[in-house]
Amino acid sequence: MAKMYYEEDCKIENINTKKVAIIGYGSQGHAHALNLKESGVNVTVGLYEGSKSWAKAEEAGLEVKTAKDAAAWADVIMILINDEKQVKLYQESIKENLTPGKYLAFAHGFNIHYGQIVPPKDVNVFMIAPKGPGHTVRSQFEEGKGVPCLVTVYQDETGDTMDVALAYAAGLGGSRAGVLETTFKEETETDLFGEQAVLCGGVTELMKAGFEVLVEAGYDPESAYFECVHEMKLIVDMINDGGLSNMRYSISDTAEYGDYTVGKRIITEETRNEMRKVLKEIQDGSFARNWILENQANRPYFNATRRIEREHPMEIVGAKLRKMMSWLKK
Ligand SMILES: NC(=O)C1=CN([C@@H]2O[C@H](COP(=O)(O)OP(=O)(O)OC[C@H]3O[C@@H](n4cnc5c(N)ncnc54)[C@H](OP(=O)(O)O)[C@@H]3O)[C@@H](O)[C@H]2O)C=CC1
Ligand SMILES: CC[C@](O)(C(C)=O)C(=O)O
Ligand SMILES: [Mg+2]
Ligand SMILES: [Mg+2]
Repeated sequence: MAKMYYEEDCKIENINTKKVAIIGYGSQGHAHALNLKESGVNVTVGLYEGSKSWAKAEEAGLEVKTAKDAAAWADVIMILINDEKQVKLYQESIKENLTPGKYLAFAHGFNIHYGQIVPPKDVNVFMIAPKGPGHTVRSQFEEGKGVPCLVTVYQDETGDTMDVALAYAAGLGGSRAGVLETTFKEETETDLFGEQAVLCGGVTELMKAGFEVLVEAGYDPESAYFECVHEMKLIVDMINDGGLSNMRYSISDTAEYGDYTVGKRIITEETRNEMRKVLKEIQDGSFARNWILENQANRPYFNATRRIEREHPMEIVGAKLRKMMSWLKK
């Protein structure tokens, strides 16, 4: 069983005497900067001249500098810009400011694990990886709760890197939920696998397939959307609260019988074999290489697919229906 840390193990004093630069102010960056600041940590956001995030961070009451100036100022430098942009940022703005004993931190292990960023040996390196979207990291914190995080130390020059990492998790709110010890390898490979095969790639294709089958059989797109997309959250919330048994307690016995008899016909041995191939491509670096090359070519596949996916009929009908759901946040 991996080691878990809770509030009593995560002492904010180990970070609130340090200066923390949060580089990037997107999904994760805004949550880290605001949560840490509200936890009493001395935070500055690092961005680039012309960044659209700059004004947002200032409006939220945060100090903002260029990434280079923030890295020079800070003791702890948390890199929260897009994974594919981190190498250039590191080379141009971070590396020269990594004096011995500073702490370089990540929320995802991609660039360390695949050897794209190689920090000097006399610098501390750790990861705090929230297991949830940045906007949830922020909203849970505001509600007095937290999103569970993974923690790991890659280099420990000063001997206190785990204490600083756990203190960071306390400031972020992660220790309210629990912090699980991992490695850069495990976090990177399981995170990529989870988002590709299950959480993002798996779920979106499952929803689209269900929606398309119902619509091609002549059912209303609106009914298809409710059945295959809208109800997903309600079902997943019950699983989150109390596991599969909790969800199955709440659904009808008819649904539960269908769950047991049909689910295995949808996720077959062929699907599992494909998942095994996907995992292998993550482990052997093929996925990382393809993603790095896709970016070097200015993302032709990514951009075209993003456009095509936005035009999918399920997205069109979903947008129309969500406007009618007064209880949804705008
Ligand atoms: N999204 C999530 O919930 C999760 C993300 N992670 C990890 O967190 C990290 C950040 O991802 P995410 O929050 O999604 O990123 P986003 O795409 O949401 O935000 C990126 C931010 O970085 C800024 N930025 C881009 N280039 C530079 C640069 N050269 N110098 C300074 N700032 C720059 C952007 O500014 P502008 O918009 O103005 O260009 C923006 O504020 C990644 O490592 C990711 O894997 C981990 C767990 C979950
Ligand atoms: C599931 C996607 C994720 O891994 C996340 C929110 O945890 C990401 O990279 O955004
Ligand atoms: Mg993730
Ligand atoms: Mg991820």
